[in-house]
Amino acid sequence: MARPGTNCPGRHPPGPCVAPTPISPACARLPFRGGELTTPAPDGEDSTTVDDHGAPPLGALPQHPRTIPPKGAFRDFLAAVAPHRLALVIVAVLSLTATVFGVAQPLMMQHMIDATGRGGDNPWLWWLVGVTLGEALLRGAQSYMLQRTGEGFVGGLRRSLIGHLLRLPMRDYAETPKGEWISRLGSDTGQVRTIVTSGLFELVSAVLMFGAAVVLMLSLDPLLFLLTLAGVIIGGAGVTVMGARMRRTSEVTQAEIARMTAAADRALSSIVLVRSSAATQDQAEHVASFARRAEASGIEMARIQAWVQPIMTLSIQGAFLVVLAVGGLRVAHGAMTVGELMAFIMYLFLLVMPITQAMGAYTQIQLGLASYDRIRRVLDRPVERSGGSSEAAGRRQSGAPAVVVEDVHFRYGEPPVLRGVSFTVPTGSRTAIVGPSGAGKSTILSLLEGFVDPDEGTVRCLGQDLKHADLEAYRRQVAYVEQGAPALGGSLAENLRIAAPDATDEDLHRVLSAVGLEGLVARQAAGLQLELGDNGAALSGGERQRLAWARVLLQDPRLLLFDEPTASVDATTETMLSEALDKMSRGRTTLIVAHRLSTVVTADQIIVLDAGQVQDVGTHDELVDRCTLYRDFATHQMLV
Ligand SMILES: Nc1ncnc2c1ncn2[C@@H]1O[C@H](COP(=O)(O)OP(=O)(O)OP(=O)(O)O)[C@@H](O)[C@H]1O
Repeated sequence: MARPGTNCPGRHPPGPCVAPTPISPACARLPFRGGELTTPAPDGEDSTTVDDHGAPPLGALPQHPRTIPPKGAFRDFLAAVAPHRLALVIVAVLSLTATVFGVAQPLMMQHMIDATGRGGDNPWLWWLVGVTLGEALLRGAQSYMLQRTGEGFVGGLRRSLIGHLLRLPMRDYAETPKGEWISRLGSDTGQVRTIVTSGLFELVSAVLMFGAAVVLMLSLDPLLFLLTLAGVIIGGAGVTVMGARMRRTSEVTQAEIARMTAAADRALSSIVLVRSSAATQDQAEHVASFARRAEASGIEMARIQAWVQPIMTLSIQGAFLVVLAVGGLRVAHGAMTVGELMAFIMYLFLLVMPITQAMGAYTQIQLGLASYDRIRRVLDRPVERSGGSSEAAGRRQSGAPAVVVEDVHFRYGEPPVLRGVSFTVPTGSRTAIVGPSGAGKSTILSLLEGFVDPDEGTVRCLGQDLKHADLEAYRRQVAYVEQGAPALGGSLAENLRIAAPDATDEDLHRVLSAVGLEGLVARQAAGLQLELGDNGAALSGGERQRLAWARVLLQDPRLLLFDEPTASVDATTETMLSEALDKMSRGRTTLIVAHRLSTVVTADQIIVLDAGQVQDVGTHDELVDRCTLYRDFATHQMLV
């Protein structure tokens, strides 16, 4: 994997093999680095990128999420929920019936009061009890159906998203901060869920409720209705003005919270770098600065709400008092009955409630649609190709090379990383690639794994052109041990079975002992269930590396790709691993990228790569004789 600033153009004189020159500090930084995240530094600042071995780079903070959905998002959303339309129709029927029951209650109340005044039988009381109960039950059923549908819809969305996120081309992971992908899966899907579970239906039922209340109030007493309307308009205008400010402030609060979370995530995931750089206080301040801004805009929100509350209360109370006073007079003059007045007052509250409900629902829908749009943009991204030809190696001519790289050119950006690289790896041989840092060695392994495609030229492995190969099937025959040998969070057994799900406990013990890790299992009560922590943090670098080797032993691959396989082990372990490698590579094709030449001096061939070009190919002895760059390496490592 890449190290910082090692692709400086013009760093080496062109031409044949020459000694490595020091790294230029002015080297350009590129936005994509294999398997690691880098984001452009803010203007005027230098960005930092470090390999998997060391501390990860502290990425720039993601932009705060848009809260306004683009045009067409609602249409797309409706198309996506279409498979759930039967459930939604049932919910709509339940909701409509519950609303009818709801708006019927004041009318029944009116009849009940008037009938009580007249004396005699009063069946309206029972009607009222029945309708109130009925509404409660219908609302319960509606809520259950809605939650169920929401969960079903979002569950499906999450499943597609997970499948998609894990199949994106490798470059995509480097271009976008991981937190971004994760927030699509977490907060965005949650936000989308609220469109289904509350937003849409609250809006619809608020509109229905409002419309019904208006019609019934008008039919009960048009004069009182006009007075009420005046109060509602005054209150509504105030709330609308304040609502716009609330929305803007809420966006700011959300943005600050998102920045705070991203900054905390960035600092926590680079905690070793932060602590060792004595930057804890700075980072804490940095995260706290977003928290302070979120707090300030939260307080601003409280200030606005402090205005909204009295406006709402005054307009509702005012309308209520006016209705009570004018209504009382009209009752006294016989223009309306007491029951009608009571019913009218109940409708007054039914009229106001939906206004606030609709405003909240509208905001929820907007936020949900913006989230849905972000999810859709991930789902629209092409994934790494699957399928293709899975030509079995059996179809290859016997004796054909396992790997043929022909005139490959590749670039992440500028400058190109590989320039006309060609080499072959005979089947069953052990080949090493050596060269200065940044020469393009790990990039070659990425090409051989099919993580990236060459811009020009061809890469044929195990008899297939990787551009057209079924990568999943191909990778089952290839073991790749990354630089730094990262481990998966989880147990030791899970880490081993990732490549061989059917391996028995005996198999696991066998490979662990082959790489000298049996002591680790024996020492721990948890045995194979030993938890390795985040990224295998509970293991030393050397143990992680040996674990990666144990995984390879389980996998039984035909092609072995190693990137710096002994970078973090001591001399004794290196000797032990070399023996294991000898056993492992017997009958298999092995390609090793190494800085430590002691690992590769016995290789059948060594490819010397410099500045993206093959400088020479030969055995250790041949290269010591004729390649200046290789001889310098060997001399520095006291191998000549
Ligand atoms: N994902 C990436 N995005 C952009 N540039 C990259 C990326 N990965 C590697 N590079 C650049 O490509 C060049 C070759 O990197 P590569 O990791 O292949 O070198 P290497 O020879 O393996 O180096 P090392 O020995 O330090 O691991 C480097 O200049 C590096 O900065």
